[in-house]
Amino acid sequence: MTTLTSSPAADVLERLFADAQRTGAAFRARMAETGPARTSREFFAEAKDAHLAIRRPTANLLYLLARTRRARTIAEFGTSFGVSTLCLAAAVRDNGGGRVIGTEYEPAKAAAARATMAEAGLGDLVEVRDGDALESLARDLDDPVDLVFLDGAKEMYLDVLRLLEPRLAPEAIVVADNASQSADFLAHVRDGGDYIATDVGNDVEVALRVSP
Ligand SMILES: C[S@@+](CC[C@H](N)C(=O)[O-])C[C@H]1O[C@@H](n2cnc3c(N)ncnc32)[C@H](O)[C@@H]1O
Repeated sequence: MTTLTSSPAADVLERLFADAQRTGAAFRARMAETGPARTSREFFAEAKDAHLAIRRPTANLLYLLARTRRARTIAEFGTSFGVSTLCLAAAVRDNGGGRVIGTEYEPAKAAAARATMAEAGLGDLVEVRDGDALESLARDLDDPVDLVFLDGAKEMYLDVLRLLEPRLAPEAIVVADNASQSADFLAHVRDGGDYIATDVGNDVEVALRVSP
């Protein structure tokens, strides 16, 4: 058994996926009435009650990549209510411990994610930082980062990765959801020579940092 597939984390994850489906449907119905948001900041403000969570295959992918990499320190851009955070923290638990640093600029989501991680038995491993990730990830990253997960505002993926690059451990893994929405990030990891990267399906890009 793993932390991801046993109680309490597995039960909490099931509930989060059910909540994500319900809140996603309500959000899409509201957006159909009001029209698309103009900026991503407006979009995420409108989505303050919606999980916008990763899919199940991506949840499993995050867990297995973090396990395979034996990740101890993970930085996450875009925590929401914590589906991805839970999967990453479960992997860190099964790797022997460490820290998952989440980031979320909707304060109610950040607070809910903290409570959920505690309920899942993972609260001791997770720190969810309030505010803009470009500020909250610019400080207090003492240990090298083994894995980065990008799932916040798509136009910021490259800026967040560049911010973290000086802190990356050798052979760090970078995972990006909805990667096709971030052309400059894709060009950086595919063509820059510092990563080996590939699309693994479901619009998820996985990159291995190969430069020192
Ligand atoms: C797609 S959702 C994340 C879903 C989450 N990874 C999961 O699996 O449940 C994106 C989240 O990123 C947050 N976000 C977007 N841009 C951000 C930023 N610049 N700094 C911090 N949080 C941000 C949004 O408020 C939103 O909750």
